[in-house]
Amino acid sequence: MKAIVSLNAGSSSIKFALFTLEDPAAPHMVAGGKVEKIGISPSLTIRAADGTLLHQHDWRGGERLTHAILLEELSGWLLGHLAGHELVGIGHRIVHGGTRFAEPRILDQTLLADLEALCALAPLHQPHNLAAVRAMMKIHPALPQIACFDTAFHRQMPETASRFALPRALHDAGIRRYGFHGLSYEFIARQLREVETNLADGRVIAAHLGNGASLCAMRGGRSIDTTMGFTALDGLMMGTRCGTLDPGVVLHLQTELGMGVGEVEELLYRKSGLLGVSGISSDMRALHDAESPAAGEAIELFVWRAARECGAMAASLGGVDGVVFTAGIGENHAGIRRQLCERLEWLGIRLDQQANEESQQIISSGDSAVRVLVIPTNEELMIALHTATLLRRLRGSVSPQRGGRCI
Ligand SMILES: Nc1ncnc2c1ncn2[C@@H]1O[C@H](COP(=O)(O)OP(=O)(O)O)[C@@H](O)[C@H]1O
Ligand SMILES: CC(=O)OP(=O)(O)O
Ligand SMILES: [Mg+2]
Repeated sequence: MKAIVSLNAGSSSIKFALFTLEDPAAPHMVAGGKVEKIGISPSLTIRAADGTLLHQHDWRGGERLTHAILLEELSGWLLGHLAGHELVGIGHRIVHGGTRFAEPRILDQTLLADLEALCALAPLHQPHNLAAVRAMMKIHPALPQIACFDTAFHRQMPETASRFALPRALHDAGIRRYGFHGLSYEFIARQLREVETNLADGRVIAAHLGNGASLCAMRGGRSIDTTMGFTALDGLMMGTRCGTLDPGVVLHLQTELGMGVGEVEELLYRKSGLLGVSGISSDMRALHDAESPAAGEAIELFVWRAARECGAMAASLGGVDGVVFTAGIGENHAGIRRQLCERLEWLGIRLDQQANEESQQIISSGDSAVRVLVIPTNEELMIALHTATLLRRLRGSVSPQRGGRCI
């Protein structure tokens, strides 16, 4: 049986899934898993599609283990467990596509070099994304690898939403809002078509609340605004990222406090957010369990900032018909959802408390003016769908980069 693998290197996690292609247009997941808490205490869990635990490993004292080392562990397991399947392609989440790349593309050395140039715009992601591609190219030099861009879903955003109030020449040079978590939002839009047809055509705020966090204002399943910008640093407060910040602070850090570019990058990307404010952890579960008042303050700021940005998305949409929670915090943390929805009661949101505690699919009450849903995201499936589609398009044709049949 032909099979493809999806790889999704996030800031604190590497997620992956193995799909078979009985129907080439509908990848079927057979196993998947994730290494999470990278940089804190990494742990690997792999499950079959029915939830059966296949493999589990915790790295004690593993806070220094890099994405690259963990990826090696993971791919070792994966390649050893293909169970007779013929691997015909690997799809990768590539966080930044810049102005030039939106459609899924076959990766080769030229594309890798172009994407390498965007590493400075996504330092927590792009280097790991590209390292995963290189690692796989080493093991499987002839296997097609496909780049699926996190920025692609926001490509259709109205010009006004993508423009910063900077001189025109800078916009033309690519300094604009790109938006991220696009594979996740694309999946949410697709799921809404299946589970809530009315909402799929309506005005929806999708809240991807994970270690990286953002909001997307969707109308009719398309992005019309989003909180992340030129980089994945903008918008909401995150695990280690500050989110939207007065740019004057950056100037002050450099001119008055004498910080270099590298130090400022380290501060804003890796030492701020939940970690910086709490002084304890970037992980919401750890803060939830911590007794310290600083942990409580960090959580309160996270919720307040998210509510404030929801107001901005509501204004962009001209009203809200639905809110969808997704990603690690959005899918699992009933307390954060409740606190955020309480702050959004002015929009007409009413929660069904029990449904929320149980993380049911619909968590709004019958009298709520806004439908509130929890939809577990599946970036790996979107990657698999894009990969399978591109491989089908290429089937039978000679791949210019590899000089052989793709599948
Ligand atoms: N069961 C849970 N309850 C509360 N928070 C959770 C739970 N599971 C994951 N999280 C939180 O989700 C965040 C990680 O989200 P995730 O979407 O997996 O991250 P990434 O952005 O790396 O893909 C962490 O802050 C983690 O604490
Ligand atoms: C773009 C981004 O922040 O991704 P992640 O949530 O995987 O860190
Ligand atoms: Mg993520």
